[in-house]
Amino acid sequence: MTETFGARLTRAVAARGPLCVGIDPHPGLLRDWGLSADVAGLERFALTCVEAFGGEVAAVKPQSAFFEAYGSLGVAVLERVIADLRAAGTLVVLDAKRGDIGSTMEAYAAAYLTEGSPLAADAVTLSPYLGFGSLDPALDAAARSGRGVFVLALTSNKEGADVQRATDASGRSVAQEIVDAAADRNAGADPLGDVGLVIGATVGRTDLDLAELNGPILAPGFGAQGATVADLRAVFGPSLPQVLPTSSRGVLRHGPDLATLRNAALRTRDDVLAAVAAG
Ligand SMILES: O=C(O)c1cc(=O)[nH]c(=O)n1[C@@H]1O[C@H](COP(=O)(O)O)[C@@H](O)[C@H]1O
Repeated sequence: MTETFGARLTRAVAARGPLCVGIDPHPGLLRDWGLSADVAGLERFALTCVEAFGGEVAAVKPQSAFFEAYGSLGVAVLERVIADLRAAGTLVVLDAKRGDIGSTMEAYAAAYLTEGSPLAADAVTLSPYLGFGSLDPALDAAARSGRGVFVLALTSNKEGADVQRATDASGRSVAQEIVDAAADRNAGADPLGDVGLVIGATVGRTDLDLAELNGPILAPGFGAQGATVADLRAVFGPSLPQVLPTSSRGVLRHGPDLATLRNAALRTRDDVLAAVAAG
């Protein structure tokens, strides 16, 4: 039987610590690394990241937008990044934030969550704002193939709160509805379900009840957006062991030297480990 994503992630974090490093090839970062802001620069940047982080950290999150910006050649680089990281034994969370009507979600599921697709990662980020149920085809495909999803709940940007913290007549927030829907999907999974959430490390008090989630929490906003290890403890409290903080620019700015880049990732990982241990 295929090992579940929840089990694979738990194993990866136990072996390599709780950190996901983002590959976000901003044109400005390419220039800082002495590279041209074109497909050749993108490829050099991305493959340096693969070499620095592959087999070193639990997970890596390529941001699809920065590859799509270069058209089909950029997407080809993304395909190679996914394949090489997976071959190195590092989990790939593809950041694509997809969300659409169910029949179209089938096609996204075929692209990102189905064995044999050139863009199939270990997990993909999804947006639930066409209704959590519209994501079912992706959640089902993930479960079938030992993959996972991370569904946006409380995002790290300040504009997210208007929508995500809005409440219904009973006082339950939109974000809590998403938490509860993910918890239903994860019920009974051991050690952890495959339906993760995205909750920014920058959000302050979440006002969320995460006790029944039984799934991983991807926490962006750590590093360049200002969140610190102290924020991780304050925001997530007892749920901290389920949290996978993710940092892109905070690590990437240490390139292009391979050893310096890798060490920046490992230092960040060690800081998070210390926070979890102290929690
Ligand atoms: O899903 C995400 O990863 C995500 C959700 C969120 O709430 N906030 C957020 O910043 N992200 C992504 O996480 C990355 C953050 O990058 P840095 O700010 O450079 O660490 C970007 O790729 C964002 O698109």
